Amino acid sequence: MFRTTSRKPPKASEPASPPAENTAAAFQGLYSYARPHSRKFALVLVCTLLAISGDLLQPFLVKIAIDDHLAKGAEFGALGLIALVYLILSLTSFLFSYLQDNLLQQAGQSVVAGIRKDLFRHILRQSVAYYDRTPSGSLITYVSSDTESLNQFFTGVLLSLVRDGMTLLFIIVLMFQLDVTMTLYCLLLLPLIAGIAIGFRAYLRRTYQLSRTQLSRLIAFTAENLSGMQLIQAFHQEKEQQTRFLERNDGYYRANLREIRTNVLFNRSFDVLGNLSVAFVTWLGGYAVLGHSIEFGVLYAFITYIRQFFQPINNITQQWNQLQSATVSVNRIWSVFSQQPVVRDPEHPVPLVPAEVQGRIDFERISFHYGEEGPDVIQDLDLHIRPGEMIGIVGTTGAGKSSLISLLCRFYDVQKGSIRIDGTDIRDIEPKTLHRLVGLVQQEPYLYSGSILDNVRLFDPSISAEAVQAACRRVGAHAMILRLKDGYETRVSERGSGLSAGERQLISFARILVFEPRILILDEATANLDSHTELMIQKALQEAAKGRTTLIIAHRLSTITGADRILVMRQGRIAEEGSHRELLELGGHYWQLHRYGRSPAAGAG
Ligand SMILES: Nc1ncnc2c1ncn2[C@@H]1O[C@H](COP(=O)(O)OP(=O)(O)OP(=O)(O)O)[C@@H](O)[C@H]1O
Repeated sequence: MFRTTSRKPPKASEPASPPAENTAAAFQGLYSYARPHSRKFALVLVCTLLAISGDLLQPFLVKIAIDDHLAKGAEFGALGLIALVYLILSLTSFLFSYLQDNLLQQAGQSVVAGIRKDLFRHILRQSVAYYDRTPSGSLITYVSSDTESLNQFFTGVLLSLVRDGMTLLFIIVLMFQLDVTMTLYCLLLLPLIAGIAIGFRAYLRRTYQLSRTQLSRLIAFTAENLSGMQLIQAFHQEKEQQTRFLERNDGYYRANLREIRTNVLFNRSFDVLGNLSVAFVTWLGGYAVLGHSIEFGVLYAFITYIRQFFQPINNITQQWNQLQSATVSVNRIWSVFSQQPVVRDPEHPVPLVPAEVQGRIDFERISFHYGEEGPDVIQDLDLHIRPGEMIGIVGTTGAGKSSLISLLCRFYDVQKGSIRIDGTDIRDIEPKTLHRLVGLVQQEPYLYSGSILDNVRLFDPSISAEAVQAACRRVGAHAMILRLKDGYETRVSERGSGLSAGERQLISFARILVFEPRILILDEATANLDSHTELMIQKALQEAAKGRTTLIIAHRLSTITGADRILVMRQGRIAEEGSHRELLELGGHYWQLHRYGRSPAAGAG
């Protein structure tokens, strides 16, 4: 199905707040993505161990140099050897830190690329109802910044937990080796550190959540504005939108400042605590040295270790915000993964061969409403369309015309009745087959960023350039395309800017000829086309409709006067039905529309 832009863009609702966090549960799901890279993670662990050992043995070496050699008179040979070992330890630490960082980046990036791929695929699988209620800005946040936040988890948080956790453990072991009493005194600081960390924890979490929600609001709002820019300018809404943007921008700014303030306070508290601890050890150790219960080298090593002791604690707590934001992100990503499409694929699809399908369509007493509950926008509608028939649909705004074709495309499922193609319920047709059977040209045909050639063949390289050109010739788009700067290779941007609405529609018709769906649905552009373009579109439509069952939502009656049958819809029902002539003779609603020359879709409901 060659769906273009949605006629009803998602409602401008704010993104939902992140769900309640449960760090362990959130990260359990990551395990399946990380498992294929377990060898790399194991190597990271080995490298980390070696890097830490290289680092932490250095003060121990200096202690040996002071106490065993310097204090007992200079032994140049031994000191030289110690200096050499010190150098080797430094290089070991450098080399394995480098390897560890690189390997971890590789593993982390692979995990995140895998998640991003699955997430995008999952979002693509969602039903249209999901896009109705989820602002596109939120989806952009999920795929870009939430996955990026996961990347930071692997390369920042995980590394810190492993590296700094092991460093702490090693330092404690080495300190016990040096002096048990001094170590026990130092460990008294642990409850204080834990107290501060826990005290900040809840507050930090709230600030991170708030700033992410504010960012999501800002992105959602910006994305909405970009997609509705023409409308904003047409209605001179720039000032109002600017005010609304400022409100969101301000919200994000304030949330960000609060986050930074909390962070700085947290880090500085740790710095002060670190300095106080050094003073404490110097005081305690100084007494011990003076009392000859420990040697000077031991005091030196203790002071170095206590400094190093705070670094990993500080690192881990600094990573806390990253962990918070990764938890929020991972929860949001999982909540997207947990969404199941409401329009389900059939369990036992009926095997239909598109080329053999005749194109009969039966709407069997269908009723439909949007969402869980609400008024029926299609009410007990019964309609039977013969293969190859051309049906024109007119009706007032909100009569249900677009809803009817959305149902045929299976963007939504009916709540009552069934829609059948050649007798098969469309719910039993595999989506791939249904999409090949039904071709849709929407009011505002969507063009992907890429060449015109790829836009016609929808990036399917098995369709030759010649086939594309032949289709474009048939719909009368060839000459227009050749006039463009690079002909078929001309690149168009998203939404096809650079081409007129009529030209975009011609390209959509060429798509139809290339993909040959049995059923063609056209939602006619409401834009006023000049008479030349209108004529071209009419011709293109006739060409595209040849041999196909065609449904046209018409905004200009002239488009459908030649249709086999015209349906006039009112409040979700078919109010009148017949050929142009029959309906005029009936003298009803259609006659009125014709007589007063009004665009049927523009009339009041
Ligand atoms: N995604 C949606 N979610 C909720 N309600 C919707 C949605 N799309 C349409 N509706 C409602 O369903 C009813 C029928 O709308 P529909 O778009 O089918 O009418 P239409 O005849 O195509 O109108 P128009 O000619 O203005 O496009 C309207 O009341 C509309 O507000």
